[in-house]
Amino acid sequence: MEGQELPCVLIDCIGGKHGVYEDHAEFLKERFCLITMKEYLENKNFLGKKIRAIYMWYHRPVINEELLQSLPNLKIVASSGVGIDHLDLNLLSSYGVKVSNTPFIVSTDTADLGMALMLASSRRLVEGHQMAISPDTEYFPANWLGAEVSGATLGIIGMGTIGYKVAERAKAFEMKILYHNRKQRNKEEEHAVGATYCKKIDDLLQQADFVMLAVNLTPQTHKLIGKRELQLMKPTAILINISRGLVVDQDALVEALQNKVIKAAALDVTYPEPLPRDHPLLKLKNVIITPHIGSATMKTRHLMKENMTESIQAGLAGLPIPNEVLL
Ligand SMILES: O=CC(=O)O
Repeated sequence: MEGQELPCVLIDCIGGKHGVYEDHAEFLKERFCLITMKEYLENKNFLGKKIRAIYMWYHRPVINEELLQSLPNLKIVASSGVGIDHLDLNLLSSYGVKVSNTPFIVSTDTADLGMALMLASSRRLVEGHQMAISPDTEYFPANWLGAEVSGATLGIIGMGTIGYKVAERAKAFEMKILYHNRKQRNKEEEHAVGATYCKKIDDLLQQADFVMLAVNLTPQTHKLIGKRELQLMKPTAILINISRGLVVDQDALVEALQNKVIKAAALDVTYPEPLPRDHPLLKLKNVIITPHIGSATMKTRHLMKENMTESIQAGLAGLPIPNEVLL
């Protein structure tokens, strides 16, 4: 690349709570001329014309029509992670901008986290930890028991790449696996993990001891789990959400947890994120919340950065884009 001008790529910022990690920025700077949002805003007319790609790290920078109008040479948005519900694909396509994401890289970690949440909530890990470190409480009250995961029934809603990896892990726990997919049934995968397909989501909800949500957020899955669905679940069942907060009607969930319609919930995702500090979900003992950390491991984030770089380079060279998101 010596002597050649590096292509300009817009990022939100470097470091801080939401920025591109500093070591990632070093890697990117060897390949691109990075322009932060702050720099771009200070010199919109000049830099706007230079920017050819956006490296969108966890939904930042926010892309709207105003931004697109000011970037006439934008070719590609490389978005981290699998979910693309933060992007308006029609709008981007109307500006001739391609989009990529990093779907396969995140699936193993996200499935691992789903299992961790299932085990933590069933065996009451957070409560147990608090009990163990508290000087005041009885160490192990006689009625303090959890529920078994091994041998229980797991219902996976959304058997995509992540859902399937959850099923593989659940098989090792000798769980009975049910799954529901809105569109397609995959008999080969089903057979490999010994899962049973439930055409009706209601059948899965009624039978499962654990319901794991692994769907994409789309208009069809928006508040897929509401009051009616929660009421169909067993009073002993636990809901685990590793997809998007908005797949669940959160008010209905709070009510169900308060009234013991279901036993517990373990959520890696909520809306908004983070929840306001006075939100009722934060006050319930039968809830575990993690801060949207499905793919938050060193290895995955490193691979994500490499994958996004490859997509940008391919997009700018007019080559097939790895993990292009098609309309
Ligand atoms: O939420 C994380 C992702 O979309 O990968």
